[in-house]
Amino acid sequence: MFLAIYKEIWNASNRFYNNSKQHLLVIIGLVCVVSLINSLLPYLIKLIIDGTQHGKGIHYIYILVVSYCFAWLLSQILEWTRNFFHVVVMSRLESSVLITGLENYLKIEKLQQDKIDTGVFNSEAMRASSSFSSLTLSLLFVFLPAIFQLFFISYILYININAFFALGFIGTALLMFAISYFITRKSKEYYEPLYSVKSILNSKFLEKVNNSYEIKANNAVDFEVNRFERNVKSYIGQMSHSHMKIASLMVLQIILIFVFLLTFLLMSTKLFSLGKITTGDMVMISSYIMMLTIPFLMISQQVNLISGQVVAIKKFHNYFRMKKDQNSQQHYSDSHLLFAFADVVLEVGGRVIQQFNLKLYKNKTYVLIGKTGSGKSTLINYLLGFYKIRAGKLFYKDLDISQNYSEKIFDEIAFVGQNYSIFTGSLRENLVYNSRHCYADEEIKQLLGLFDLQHLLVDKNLSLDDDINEYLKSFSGGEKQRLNILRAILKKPRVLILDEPTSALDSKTAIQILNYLKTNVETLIVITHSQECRDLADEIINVEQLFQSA
Ligand SMILES: Nc1ncnc2c1ncn2[C@@H]1O[C@H](COP(=O)(O)OP(=O)(O)OP(=O)(O)O)[C@@H](O)[C@H]1O
Repeated sequence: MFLAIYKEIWNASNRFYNNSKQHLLVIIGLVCVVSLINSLLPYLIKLIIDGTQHGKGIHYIYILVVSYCFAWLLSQILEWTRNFFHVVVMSRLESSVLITGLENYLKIEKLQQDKIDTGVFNSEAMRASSSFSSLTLSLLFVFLPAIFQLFFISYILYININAFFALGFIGTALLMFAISYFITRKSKEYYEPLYSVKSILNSKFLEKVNNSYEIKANNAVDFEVNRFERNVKSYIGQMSHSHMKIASLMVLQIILIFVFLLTFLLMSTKLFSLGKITTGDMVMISSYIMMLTIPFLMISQQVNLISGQVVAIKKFHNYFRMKKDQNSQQHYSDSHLLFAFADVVLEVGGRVIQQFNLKLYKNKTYVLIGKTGSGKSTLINYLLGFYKIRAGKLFYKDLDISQNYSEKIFDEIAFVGQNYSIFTGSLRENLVYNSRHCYADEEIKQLLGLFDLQHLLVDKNLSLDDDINEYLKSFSGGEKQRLNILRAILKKPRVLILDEPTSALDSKTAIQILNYLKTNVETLIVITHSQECRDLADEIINVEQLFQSA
């Protein structure tokens, strides 16, 4: 089950990680060679000790000593090469999962997206991306070397001591693995509540930061800090409870490793006292046990972390299961009719509307009115393909977009919603945003003047390409609104859909901008409560009445 989830995320994120397979193969190769050399080192020591005791020639000892030193040097160099690849793969894996998560989130249907707490999503995505890379790398850098080393060591023990001893060594080690596995399963249940409470804390924190202005204006700093303190207390409580249980499991695991260490050291001492093994063998076995104790300890730590990582990845995967926009790339032919709802069944705020019919033609200015909550924005969401009709047909020109919206429609439609977004970067990047058109500086500056935005650059002595990040928060509501309209204009749309475009503008600026839009854009569909807008309409549509009569 988890394997399928892991595979799905791996495949999805691999699009953003070139040469991932080659990198993994290099790591596996390095891990294998380093494990082999590390297993050989105690064996060389044994040969040196036994060589000195059995009076072998000094040349033989010299060769062994030099071999030992070179083997050590090689293992250290390869280990550092392996560590370098660790960092390379870790950063790439982490970032490719993060990009996949972002892409997935942006493609989730709007109705589902509206239900996601962005603070929780943010912390879950961050945690999952680092968990995904930690999990993959712990398999490669902790479990794989332990398995290779165990294999090489057992083989050396088999040829030097006997099969029984080697099998006992492997058997005990495998038993340790099995116990680790059961401990992982047990510790998983302690991680779930831990992550939920952490995500909620993150979400609350972001909520306060994002609403700092309103909090100040309501003189609610102490009030909010106290509320946050209560959230923190429940977080600390959960942390202590979960980690106490996890720590007990860790201690249990360490005791098991201790038993392994003690048993095999006592056994080899006994064999030595019976004269069945040499001094060299004794030193070699002790080194092997010490050598494996560290990976075992690491495994036991990793095993406990793995359950947390699995939980984090599973939580993140839930977002991949959410319904995505199914957009096509279908073309349409030009026609006088733009949008047509034909006997449509659709939903407005939980209310089902039957037999809804509406036709919108090009070269016209439509103004949508209706009391608040009557469904104006909802209607636009159907036009933009964010919501899907339940039955009937919806067309854009001659293209049926009832279920599959075509991304080609965005080539000629632009939309400005009620939430105005300003992105980090320069003013040019904010204006010529995902646009197929190029503009000379003069052209943009002229439009900035027309939209009364030139002061954003002039007052601060900025160029079009300077970063505006530090000024973003100080933009007025009207400035943000005009900037968003201008951004849409620079896409040179044939149809411009606007949701309350003049809500933050004085009437003179509103009229100036609306006149510009009417002259420069073929078709306007505008939701508004303002009189200036209504005066420009070729047709006023009362959405409230429209839905009632359907
Ligand atoms: N994502 C959503 N999930 C559930 N209900 C929603 C969602 N979005 C809007 N609604 C509900 O649908 C109804 C119509 O909302 P809509 O935003 O379309 O109204 P509106 O006419 O544009 O209002 P306003 O003039 O206040 O912007 C409202 O009752 C609203 O609560």
